[in-house]
Amino acid sequence: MHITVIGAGAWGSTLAALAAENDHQITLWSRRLGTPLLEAVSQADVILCAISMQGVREISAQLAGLASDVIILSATKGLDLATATVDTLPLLPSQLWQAAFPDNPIVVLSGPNLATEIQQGLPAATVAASDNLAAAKTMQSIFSSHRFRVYANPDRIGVELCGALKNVIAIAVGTCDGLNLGTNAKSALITRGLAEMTKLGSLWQIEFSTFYGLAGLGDLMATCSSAFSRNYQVGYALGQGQTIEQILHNLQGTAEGINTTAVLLQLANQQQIELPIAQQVGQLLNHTTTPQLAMQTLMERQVGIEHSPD
Ligand SMILES: NC(=O)C1=CN([C@@H]2O[C@H](COP(=O)(O)OP(=O)(O)OC[C@H]3O[C@@H](n4cnc5c(N)ncnc54)[C@H](OP(=O)(O)O)[C@@H]3O)[C@@H](O)[C@H]2O)C=CC1
Ligand SMILES: O=C(CO)COP(=O)(O)O
Repeated sequence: MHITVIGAGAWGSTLAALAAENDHQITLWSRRLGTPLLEAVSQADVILCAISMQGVREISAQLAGLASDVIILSATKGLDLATATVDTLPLLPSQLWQAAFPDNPIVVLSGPNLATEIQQGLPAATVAASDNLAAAKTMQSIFSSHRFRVYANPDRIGVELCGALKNVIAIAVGTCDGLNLGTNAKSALITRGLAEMTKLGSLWQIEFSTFYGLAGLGDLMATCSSAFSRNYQVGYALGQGQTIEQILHNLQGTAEGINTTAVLLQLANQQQIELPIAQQVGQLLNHTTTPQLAMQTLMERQVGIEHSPD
């Protein structure tokens, strides 16, 4: 098949290499390369978008006239700030694609997939999620190999939401590690982070099982435990006392959790819900707390019942 990969960053290049290993034809497009976007997609059977969240709306609007059988595969992990209004939930990247191309099959690729490890040839598994199961299975066959195992899943929105939310928790966990607070604290934060993710998921009416799958718990574990994760790196450096400006100056690549935190704070405000971890991460990023105080605030919240919805 002919696959046009939009975005030649860490993830786009890695996915392009996986498909090329399976003998698919690849066109890699990046805004830096100068090829017109419409020319790059003219032969595509599949358009794989692996750019940062901030570019998805603009790029999807630039594409036009796609045949309705072209499969759009979204690999971005984020939420759209512009669409978080009082009455609507923020849109996910695949929903921006669906709005631009209502007749095309849309698939989301998400899972514990640190690009650096996959580039090193290490094994990984992921999820191709779509309400169009045939399209998800096509993605399975394009990307699966002895070192990359792709599961199909019908819960596109749930899988995609997990990928966006875990980045915020990874910033918090990185901060905890940067402060050297130990394994017990880290485990508690990951577990309560998963609870916060599922609480948010109820707004989208996401099945619990998705949160305990590869795109949920799996990706949360990967992102919260690897120094390759940019979101973890941001948190770790905050915990070590750096400012967000210093961190972003040195960071290689995109840490989507920063933007996603801003979306979640807006959502918490609109929906009048408490998101203890995201709110502390937001304050850290906005310079209104310190790492030590953020962790202390989480520890000193009123004690409650473990599986209560609050
Ligand atoms: N790296 C990883 O391990 C994984 C990343 N992801 C997700 O994939 C997405 C991309 O991440 P990653 O590749 O690592 O990030 P990088 O920072 O390495 O690359 C980002 C890419 O997005 C492009 N881009 C950013 N803004 C725009 C825009 N407005 N218009 C067009 N292109 C734009 C960049 O283009 P340019 O180079 O011109 O700036 C670049 O190609 C993120 O949502 C991330 O969460 C998902 C799974 C794994
Ligand atoms: O999504 C990822 C791993 O699955 C990559 O995480 P980072 O964006 O934090 O590097």
